[in-house]
Amino acid sequence: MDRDREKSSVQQLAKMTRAVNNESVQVIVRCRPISEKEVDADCTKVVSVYPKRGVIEVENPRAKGDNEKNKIFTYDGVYDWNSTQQSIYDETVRPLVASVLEGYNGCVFAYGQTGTGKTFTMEGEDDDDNRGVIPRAFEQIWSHINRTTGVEFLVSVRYLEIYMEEIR
Ligand SMILES: Nc1ncnc2c1ncn2[C@@H]1O[C@H](COP(=O)(O)OP(=O)(O)OP(=O)(O)O)[C@@H](O)[C@H]1O
Repeated sequence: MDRDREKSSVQQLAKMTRAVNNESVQVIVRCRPISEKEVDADCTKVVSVYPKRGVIEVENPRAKGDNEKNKIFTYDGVYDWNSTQQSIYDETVRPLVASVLEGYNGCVFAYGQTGTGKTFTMEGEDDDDNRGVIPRAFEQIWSHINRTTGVEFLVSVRYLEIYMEEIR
């Protein structure tokens, strides 16, 4: 892709993010597959994910009547256990990084109980398909910088973990 086309596609992505969603904070839910350990312990799936509606339905195991029906929660986006690292990146993070490259602030924050897939989503695995948000964001940022002339960029990196209310 030549530089002008690349620049206009970055600008388009940044505009898209602001046009499609005027909210400054988006909450996206990703449900991971049930693990072998959970299968061995006879655990079953208790969440249904409806990506098109942006809704998840959580079973109420103690439901006795209509008043205790399953709970429905709506988010800016929901991803089920078949979702790929690439679709999550392209649909939720790439536009944000494009905005950052246009001079806006952006933050991706993974939140969840232990073992829910934060590291998998953010770091991912070594193979190409399973690379997570962080290496994909680096790639997007560096490829933009490499293609841009006449602009000086300053990139700094810090890596923090909040664990038991302490920052490490
Ligand atoms: N979407 C997914 N597809 C396949 N496996 C996944 C997915 N999400 C998580 N896993 C697997 O589930 C396990 C737990 O995930 P992970 O280590 O990312 O959780 P975590 O939220 O970072 O946990 P902790 O808070 O304890 O560090 C890992 O073995 C990971 O590979």
